[in-house]
Amino acid sequence: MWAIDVKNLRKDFRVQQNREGLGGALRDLFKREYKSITAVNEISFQIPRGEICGYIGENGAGKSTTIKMLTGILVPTAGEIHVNGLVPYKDREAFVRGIGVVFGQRSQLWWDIGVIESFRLLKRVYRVDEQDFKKRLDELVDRLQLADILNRPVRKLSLGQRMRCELAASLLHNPSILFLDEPTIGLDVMVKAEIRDFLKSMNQRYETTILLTTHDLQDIEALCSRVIMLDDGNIIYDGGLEELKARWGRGKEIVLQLTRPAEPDFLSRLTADLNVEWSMENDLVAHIWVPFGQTNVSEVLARVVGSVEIDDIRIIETQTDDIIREIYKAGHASADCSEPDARNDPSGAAPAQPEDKAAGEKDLAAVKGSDGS
Ligand SMILES: Nc1ncnc2c1ncn2[C@@H]1O[C@H](COP(=O)(O)OP(=O)(O)OP(=O)(O)O)[C@@H](O)[C@H]1O
Repeated sequence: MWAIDVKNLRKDFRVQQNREGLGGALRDLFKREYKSITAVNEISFQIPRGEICGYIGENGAGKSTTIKMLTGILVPTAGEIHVNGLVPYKDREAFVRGIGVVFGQRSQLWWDIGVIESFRLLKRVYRVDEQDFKKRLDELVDRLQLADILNRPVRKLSLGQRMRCELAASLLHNPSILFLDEPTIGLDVMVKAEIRDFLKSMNQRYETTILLTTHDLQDIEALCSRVIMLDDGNIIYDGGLEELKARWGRGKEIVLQLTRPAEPDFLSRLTADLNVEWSMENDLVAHIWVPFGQTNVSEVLARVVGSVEIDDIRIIETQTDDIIREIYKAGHASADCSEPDARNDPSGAAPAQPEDKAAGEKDLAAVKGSDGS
């Protein structure tokens, strides 16, 4: 049984349309006009138990709407959802006992009472017995370092402290699935790192399945082996993070700090039979662009080292952020794109450099065309 099983899930919202100008406003008063927007458009995916899956997309892509349907807050317009084998909006009581939810922008704790009191109320909501509660609480207090803040009211906590308490609250009843909607939003780097470590350890220890929406790609890098990418209500990528990088990272750049100036022609002759491109930043700094999948960095270095005196070498890889930004822009990324050469410029011209945004877009457009979408 899948932890999360979604088939052809769709959510339409009916939104009021405002007509222009004063006349329009008056007409709106007497006869409202509505239009339907599709926030989630017939998506399907399955998540096995114990997986941490990143659910990403630009603002308005449909992430929160999906999470709300998966947690039973919204009823789908069409399609099927099973979470822990249950239909979220139907089997409410049994369902909520098996899931934990954290919305980074909203609190599930009572604002004016001590944190521990909120925990006790949640214990009754989820009907956790005293012994289990105590054991679980002790572990969460220890791992999230809550001992000093347990008696403080939530309104007096810092955002980082509150988020640690939210996580504890969502896990008190030992759910097997955790939904996290922007859990690290607004937190400083240290707290983000602590929360990522904590989530990782919970996943390893209890095989907790985690579905995580975030705009922070470092959350994804640190936690997720799989990403589902949404654009305008449609899934545009579902696959491994490494696969995404390998397929879409366009290559690596080697930066050489030379001891003495060297002639550009001499340098490019060293790698004449390799598909790389040289450029000079100045007399003493040379860049070599090594496109992905055709030449490897060690081959290039073997040609250069020994023929040129080098003070320093740096290797720059395309960042996941850059890759994902490019895919959002193109609105498409096929995980099983069958044409391995699709990343190359079909004209056979030099491959795009990472800084060369216009060329990058052209590259992605070529892939878009090549699999018939
Ligand atoms: N209750 C609602 N009524 C009408 N439209 C809605 C409602 N909730 C969401 N939408 C619309 O559905 C679309 C998807 O919104 P959703 O909040 O799911 O996006 P998101 O990917 O979570 O965005 P963000 O990253 O900004 O949170 C948007 O166009 C949004 O305006």
